[in-house]
Amino acid sequence: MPPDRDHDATPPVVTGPRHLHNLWRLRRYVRPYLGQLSCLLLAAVAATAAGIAVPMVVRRVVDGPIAHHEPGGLLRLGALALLLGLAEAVLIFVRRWTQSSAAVDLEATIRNELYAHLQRLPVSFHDRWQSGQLLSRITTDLAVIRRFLSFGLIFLIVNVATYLTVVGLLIGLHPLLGALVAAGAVPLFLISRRFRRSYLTASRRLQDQQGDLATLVEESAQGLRTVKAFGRQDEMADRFGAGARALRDTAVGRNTLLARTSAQFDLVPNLTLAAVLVAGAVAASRGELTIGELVAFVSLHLMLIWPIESLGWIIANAQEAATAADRIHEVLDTAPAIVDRPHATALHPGHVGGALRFEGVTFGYPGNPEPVLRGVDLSIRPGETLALVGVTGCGKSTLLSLVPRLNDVTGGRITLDGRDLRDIELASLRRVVGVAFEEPTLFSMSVWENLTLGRPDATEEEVRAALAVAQAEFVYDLPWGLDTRVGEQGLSLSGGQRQRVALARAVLRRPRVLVLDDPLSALDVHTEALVEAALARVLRGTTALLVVHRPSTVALADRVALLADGRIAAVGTHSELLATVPAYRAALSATDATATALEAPPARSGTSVGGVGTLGLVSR
Ligand SMILES: Nc1ncnc2c1ncn2[C@@H]1O[C@H](COP(=O)(O)OP(=O)(O)OP(=O)(O)O)[C@@H](O)[C@H]1O
Repeated sequence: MPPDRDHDATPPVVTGPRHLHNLWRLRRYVRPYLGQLSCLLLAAVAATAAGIAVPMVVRRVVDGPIAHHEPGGLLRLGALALLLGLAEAVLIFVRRWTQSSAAVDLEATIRNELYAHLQRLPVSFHDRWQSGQLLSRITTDLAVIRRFLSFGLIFLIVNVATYLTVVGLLIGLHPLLGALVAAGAVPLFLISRRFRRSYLTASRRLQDQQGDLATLVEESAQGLRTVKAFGRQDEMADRFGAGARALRDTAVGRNTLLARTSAQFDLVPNLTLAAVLVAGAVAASRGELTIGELVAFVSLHLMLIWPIESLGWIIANAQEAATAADRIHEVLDTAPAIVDRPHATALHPGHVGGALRFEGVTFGYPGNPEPVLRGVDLSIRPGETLALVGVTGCGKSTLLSLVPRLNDVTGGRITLDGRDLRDIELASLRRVVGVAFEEPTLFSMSVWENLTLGRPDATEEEVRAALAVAQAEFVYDLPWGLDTRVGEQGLSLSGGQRQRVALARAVLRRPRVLVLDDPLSALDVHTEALVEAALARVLRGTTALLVVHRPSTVALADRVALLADGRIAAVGTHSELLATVPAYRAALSATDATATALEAPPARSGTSVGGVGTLGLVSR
């Protein structure tokens, strides 16, 4: 549970215009909504203009009908003020209505693209990144960006336009007093500059800590059984408490910063208002301003208070959005490492012979100086079943992962019917390679959906046959049969049941090449024998590469390869290697039980199930 793994992947906080670069890059998502956004901006600006016009009407009312006692003029101007008020209300409605649909659509578009990109990224990326960090990016960060595009950015533009218009009108009414109000921009600029820097650091920390906490919750939910079994609830609660406290402290610090700065922002227009009231009264008494102009001046000045007060919130929102854009681009900028080569062509399942060849294959995990595989040479004939044996951690699963290109070789090559796997279109390669892992992943969907993941068009008969091969007919006895929803990660099933469903899923694809990573390890010996017998019958002619630990299973393969020190140390039949390669014996006889099993023929080897003995795989 390394809490800081993600931080290795995140660059340090950048301030200044470069920091806004990633936010600016999001403009390509905004483009389709430019019409809507322009309409929304126009409505916002027009509503503000209508609001600004009201004090100017008031000025005319005071200096005209009121000063000259003309009730007729009062009615006309009153009606105009009413119209302006109505127009403002309608425009605000249009703005809100447009902004909600555009922003939500835009958020959905970015979210879909981010998700699709995550799917394209290689397994090694997901090994490195905490899932909570990805989760917080795809949920919280995108919501922050939506808020900015629909509120922050619009108000930033509207408020700046309001500020400039009002200050221009104030200067027009009384240049000196107007200049006094305009001078308030200097402290505002200084306060906002300082605020931007400190808020940025706090908001990045907060967003990262949210990701860390999400990871912690996800890990403890997934590992709940282990946590409970080891009685570590208190320790986990302490870890969560520490993370939550750190998050709270950062949030409080960030909010205090915002509150302090907002108070400073508030102070500026209120101080200038006090100065304007005093100086305005003096100017009016000297006849430099009419009463109507003074009323208009003060009313207009009051209109500046909200744009200035909201400045703190808008800057905060922009900083959070910029941070969110950074975090999102950290993912989007990661290029999918496993992609089609420029001239890759598709495989047609009907034309695949199934000759699989490893030629001088080397592989090392990113960031690991020592390669796991150091020149693997291995050839599997079409339709042959080859078992891979080796001590734990020697790289068997790693080697298997190279066949469906979950990882790519770092040296050498793997060929299928003589074609480098990298010259085959990835999607078509994965259609002909069936995979079942030792730790099967089932999704929180129905059994049927899990089974047909790779074959959505499978018929009921095909599903039934695949379930029979994997001895997984138990699914028909689940409360709702194949419609039963398995819990998250399939945890409502036993380990052996999950393995069998995953095997049925792999078989259902009718793969030309089958890669099985010890997929029967959780089965009892009897069920394993039944599965192997059925597998042998159904998959005759399929090239199979199996990682196996049980000697009984090894004996069923056509040939066996011993993986040691990152190379294939020996290849041959089980009995040949047993007789001539001590390392093979050692790899298999890790336990006394294994040794016993080796000496005596496996009890079930003579078992004939449905007319097909477990030796069916050998005899092919
Ligand atoms: N995602 C990964 N990132 C970095 N190193 C890894 C990763 N997966 C495996 N390794 C390392 O690669 C080596 C080979 O692991 P692998 O899982 O292939 O072994 P294995 O032979 O299948 O083991 P076992 O029999 O226990 O399943 C190990 O040293 C392991 O620590």
